[in-house]
Amino acid sequence: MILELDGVDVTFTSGPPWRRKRVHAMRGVTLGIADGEILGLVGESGSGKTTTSMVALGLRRPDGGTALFEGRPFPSRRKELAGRMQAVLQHPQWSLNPRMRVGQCVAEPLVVLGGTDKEQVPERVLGTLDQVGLDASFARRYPHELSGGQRQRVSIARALVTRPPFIVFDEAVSALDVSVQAQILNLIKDLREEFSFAALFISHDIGAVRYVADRVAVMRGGEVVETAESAVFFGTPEHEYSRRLVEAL
Ligand SMILES: Nc1ncnc2c1ncn2[C@@H]1O[C@H](COP(=O)(O)OP(=O)(O)OP(=O)(O)O)[C@@H](O)[C@H]1O
Repeated sequence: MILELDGVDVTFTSGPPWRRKRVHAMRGVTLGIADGEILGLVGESGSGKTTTSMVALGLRRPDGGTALFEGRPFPSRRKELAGRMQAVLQHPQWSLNPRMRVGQCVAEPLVVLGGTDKEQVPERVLGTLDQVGLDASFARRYPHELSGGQRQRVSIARALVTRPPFIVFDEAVSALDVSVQAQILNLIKDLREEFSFAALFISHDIGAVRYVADRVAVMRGGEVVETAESAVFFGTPEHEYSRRLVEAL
């Protein structure tokens, strides 16, 4: 297992001090992702998907339960995870520095990680751009000079460049046009074949999840209400709520 969440609770408090509100964003969430597996996580807005991704990335410590990455608790210094996990977010501009050329954006995680010969970095960057369907000329361009789909390809290249065994895709295709969504989903599938990374693929779009995920987990009100192999889930979902999701598809 690359990621194991066991009974994870996360609680947020919000509102002014005289009207504090506690929100249980995750309640007893138990999920596992095997090496090379894509787990799709679906659920309506506010069901706890993004909080789950934060825990999976080690950006938020559970208030209860345990979270293990590669069989070990998350290190207190996230830097120790450098190169081992990456995230692709809904809006590529969240992870792409507008003042950096595409080549630098993609090179950055590799440089931070260290261990790659300086002379080899450009070759690795161009190779990774090629793997996401962008030719070498893109390396010199700035993120704002690209289309939404191209920008998302750059984010994927940046996520992939250190060859991480685990990638979180959080609503990675949600902001794209439908035709571009299909291209990016195909790209994710192809890259997984090639590099066999494991992934947590979060989307409120159950059609997208059906297309890429090996297994599906459904969240509702901070809880996982069903987990099943995709083939089983999309054939005969067990939970009433899941059934409604699949019927809506
Ligand atoms: N930093 C925070 N402070 C207070 N409450 C929060 C915080 N982050 C999330 N929440 C609350 O936790 C619950 C779960 O939120 P989360 O963002 O994980 O859901 P989600 O399924 O990702 O929703 P969406 O698809 O809209 O992003 C929501 O009720 C949300 O309002």
